[in-house]
Amino acid sequence: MILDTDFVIQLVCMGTMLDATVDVPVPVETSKLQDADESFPGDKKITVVFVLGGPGSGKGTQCANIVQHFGFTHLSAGDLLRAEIKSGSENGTMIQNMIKEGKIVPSEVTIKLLQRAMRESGNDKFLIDGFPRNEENRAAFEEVTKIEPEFVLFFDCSEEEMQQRILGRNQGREDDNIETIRKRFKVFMESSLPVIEYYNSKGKVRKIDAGKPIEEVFEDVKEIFSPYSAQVA
Ligand SMILES: Nc1ncnc2c1ncn2[C@@H]1O[C@H](COP(=O)(O)OP(=O)(O)OP(=O)(O)O)[C@@H](O)[C@H]1O
Ligand SMILES: Nc1ccn([C@H]2C[C@H](O)[C@@H](COP(=O)(O)O)O2)c(=O)n1
Repeated sequence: MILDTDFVIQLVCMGTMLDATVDVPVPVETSKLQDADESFPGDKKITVVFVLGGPGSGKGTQCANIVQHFGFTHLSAGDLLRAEIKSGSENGTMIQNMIKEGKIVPSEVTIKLLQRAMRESGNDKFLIDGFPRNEENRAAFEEVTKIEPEFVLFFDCSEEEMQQRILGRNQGREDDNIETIRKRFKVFMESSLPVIEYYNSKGKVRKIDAGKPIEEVFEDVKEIFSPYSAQVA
């Protein structure tokens, strides 16, 4: 078994509470995204850390801390997709419907948004938060960018705690309701966990106990990022 036993048991328990959903292919309009630099990063050497964990596990909160201390640029796939909806993109309605259903947007859309954001940032160190969310995301990103993550920062948190945090966060997100939260938990278990297991089998997962208070979680995060301290300008 790749992941530790109590974590797997916790996830199995989550699975018994949730309904099945069926994914169907979604048409994608790519013309609005063609200004993205599809060749990024090309020959440029960049460092990528994938930040994964269930909805509400505290990924965004800790990424903000890492940015301040270690000079990374934080790119949240969810934030980029929400910005794409707001921008009036041709893909906006499709993205909005998928987010409302807790489903994962086709990789080509998300990867182009990530490539564009990376290029525009001018930085060479990135925290990519909430991506790759499934095997399709992972394989497509690797294929298109040829980037292998330095490591995967995995925020491990109980469903009960994550649900409480999401319902308390009050950011007006359309997917922060109990029905969509349950769908997001199910997608995390079925689609995102296998990605974490994949990277775990390559020795790339750094697991954090995310159920602790914010400051304590960051103490653990800092230890993992300490090799990058010297690189801060
Ligand atoms: N360790 C913690 N203890 C208590 N509350 C926390 C902790 N970390 C984050 N929170 C709070 O929980 C809520 C969710 O955190 P955050 O938005 O960082 O999670 P996330 O993993 O990025 O969520 P999502 O994947 O849904 O975007 C926020 O209101 C945040 O302030
Ligand atoms: N790689 C991704 C990341 C996010 N999404 C969609 C589906 C998620 O439920 C939603 C919100 O993401 P979050 O802000 O919670 O990370 O965005 C996706 O389709 N693909």
